[in-house]
Amino acid sequence: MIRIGLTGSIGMGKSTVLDMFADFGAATWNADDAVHRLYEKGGAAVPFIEKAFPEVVKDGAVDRAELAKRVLGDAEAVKKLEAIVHPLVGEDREAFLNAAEKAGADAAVLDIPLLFENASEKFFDATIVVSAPADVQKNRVLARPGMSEEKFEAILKLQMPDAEKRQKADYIIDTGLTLDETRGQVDAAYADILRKFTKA
Ligand SMILES: CC(C)(COP(=O)(O)OP(=O)(O)OC[C@H]1O[C@@H](n2cnc3c(N)ncnc32)[C@H](O)[C@@H]1O)[C@@H](O)C(=O)NCCC(=O)NCCS
Ligand SMILES: Nc1ncnc2c1ncn2[C@@H]1O[C@H](COP(=O)(O)OP(=O)(O)OP(=O)(O)O)[C@@H](O)[C@H]1O
Repeated sequence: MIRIGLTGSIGMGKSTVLDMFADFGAATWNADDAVHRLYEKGGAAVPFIEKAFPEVVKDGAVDRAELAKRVLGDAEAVKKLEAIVHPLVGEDREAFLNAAEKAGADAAVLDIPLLFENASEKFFDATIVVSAPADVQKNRVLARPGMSEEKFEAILKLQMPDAEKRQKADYIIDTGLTLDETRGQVDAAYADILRKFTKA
């Protein structure tokens, strides 16, 4: 099974492009969605988060807005949170890969926001970054409910700059275009990867 790592900064279009890969037949997994599942009632992260940040757990689930308020802008708190969450996300990712392999998928695309920050590119046959102009990114993110300029800036600070990600990736998908144009680029990149890595 070919492993493709998809990344990009906040609001650049990772989830949207991941869905396009799914439409083209790839098995797909999204790290942010895995985090959100871990925070739901009964989720594996809840007891650990409750111990570290008791005020952010309500009715047995992590309140993400409260957690964001508590940790963003506080480097130590972010480190503590990541130390809890990342190993659990890793387990979820491995379970996905095993299931996709078992199901006979030709390729798996994994949406990993911190792929280059955590030097994970070695686990993938190919890496892709989604990228759009900074003003497009900012407008998209600020249009989301519960988002503020401060929260956007605090998250951006935790991420490698877009220009650096573009240099590291094997493929760049432009998401500052129409959805159809972006879909065309996804189609082309996927065909190229399948051609390069499918064993004869
Ligand atoms: C900070 C939290 C509470 C904000 O939750 P919220 O629902 O408001 O936003 P969401 O999860 O959709 O994330 C918004 C954007 O921030 C990015 N982001 C989130 N955490 C981080 C981080 N630690 N470093 C860099 N970027 C991050 C996401 O990839 C996404 O682009 C939440 O993202 C979280 O618990 N993060 C820690 C876990 C983590 O490291 N996730 C990143 C990928 S595994
Ligand atoms: N050409 C395009 N490609 C991708 N997304 C686009 C495009 N045009 C408009 N959009 C919109 O931009 C938004 C991108 O959001 P999306 O959730 O996919 O980004 P993300 O990188 O996954 O965000 P986050 O980092 O917060 O998880 C969506 O609302 C999408 O519809």
